[in-house]
Amino acid sequence: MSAPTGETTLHVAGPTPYDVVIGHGVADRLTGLLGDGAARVALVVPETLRELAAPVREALAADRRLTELVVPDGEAAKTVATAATCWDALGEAGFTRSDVVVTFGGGATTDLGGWVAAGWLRGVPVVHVPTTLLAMVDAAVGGKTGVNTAAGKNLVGAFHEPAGVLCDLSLLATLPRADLVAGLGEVVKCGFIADPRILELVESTDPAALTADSPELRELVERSVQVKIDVVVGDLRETAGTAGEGHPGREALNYGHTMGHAIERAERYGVRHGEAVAIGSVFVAELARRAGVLDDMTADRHATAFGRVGLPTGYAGAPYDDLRAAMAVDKKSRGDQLRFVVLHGVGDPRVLAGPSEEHLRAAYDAMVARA
Ligand SMILES: NC(=O)c1ccc[n+]([C@@H]2O[C@H](COP(=O)([O-])OP(=O)(O)OC[C@H]3O[C@@H](n4cnc5c(N)ncnc54)[C@H](O)[C@@H]3O)[C@@H](O)[C@H]2O)c1
Ligand SMILES: O=C(O)C(=O)C[C@@H](O)[C@H](O)[C@H](O)COP(=O)(O)O
Ligand SMILES: [Zn+2]
Repeated sequence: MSAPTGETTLHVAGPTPYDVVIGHGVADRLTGLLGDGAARVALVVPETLRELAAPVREALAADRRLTELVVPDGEAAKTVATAATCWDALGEAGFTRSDVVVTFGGGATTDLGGWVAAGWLRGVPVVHVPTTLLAMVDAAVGGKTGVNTAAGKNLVGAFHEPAGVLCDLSLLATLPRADLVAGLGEVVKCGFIADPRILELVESTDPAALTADSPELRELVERSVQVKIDVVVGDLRETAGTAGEGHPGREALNYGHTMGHAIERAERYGVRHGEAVAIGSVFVAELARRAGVLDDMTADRHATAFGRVGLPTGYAGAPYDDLRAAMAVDKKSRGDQLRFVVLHGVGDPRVLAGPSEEHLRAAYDAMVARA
């Protein structure tokens, strides 16, 4: 970790190691990450962020042939059709394996751009420049990429680790408050699954003080990225999770996502991912309480911590049966059995396989009552 100034480099070990650089102005480091062999670079950027990306575009175009892949804003970009359009453009540009994809945007952009890079020529390097809090602390790190299908969230994709991640905190200055707050959903999640200090910080800091230039936000970013790194390094391809005893491996990062993704789909992605994760985490804490594995105080702490930063903790928009059906296609499911990440305590994530319908319904009812 570091003082609030200067830059912090967190290393991600593994078969394709890379660094996550955190600080102010670190996007300037981008060209240094591209390698000498890259004659071409493709910049994946949503239309709405083109102006913000101007310095990055200029730097990339100075020494390389730049193809700009302008994609729809937010979740609308995460489609097979958008990816196909990007691949057509890479084909026209004659993009080779020594060339590099750069993403500039929130988690939707890094997910899409990462998958475009994973698919092109079966894998070309990608460097992420996340511009939202959520993408900095979560989406840009760890190599999960993908898009949505009609059946649900992130159902098509690949694991493709980036060659580097530049978290330039200055970029957060223009991020709408609601999107910054949504990013705190994944931050608080990291607190519950692995780092109690994150919860203490969130509980003791005035949420209004969590701004782009605040040392408190920076500490939350660094701690959350470290949680993500520690988990993915231990289980890069999400294969370690079992039911019952033991750590669920990478599935721990999916805490709150089973219900969260179902809500996103039911709302046609009109709810922010981080908001849905907050609701889903409160839901699954209730489920764990009902299942007898989580104490009351820790279960209740969920609504308090997520609510404190301004995140929703309840939801009453879709009937139980719709959400139950959407949860069935979650990647953690095995056959007809739902599997949830639950806590047995703060920092103690486990798998709960095949919870009773009675407990699921009761947790759903509590979620509706909280809305
Ligand atoms: N791959 C992973 O491990 C992973 C992890 C977490 C989330 N995700 C995915 O990330 C997505 C959510 O990411 P998100 O919350 O960043 O949403 P997002 O990418 O939709 O961005 C949210 C909004 O913020 C705007 N924006 C982005 N940066 C800005 C800036 N600096 N200034 C002004 N506006 C800015 C965008 O234009 C967009 O409208 C979801 O699709 C989720 O599934 C992936
Ligand atoms: O990196 C992971 O692993 C995660 O689960 C992080 C999540 O926050 C993220 O939303 C991820 O995209 C969810 O993955 P999915 O496999 O459930 O679609
Ligand atoms: Zn998430």
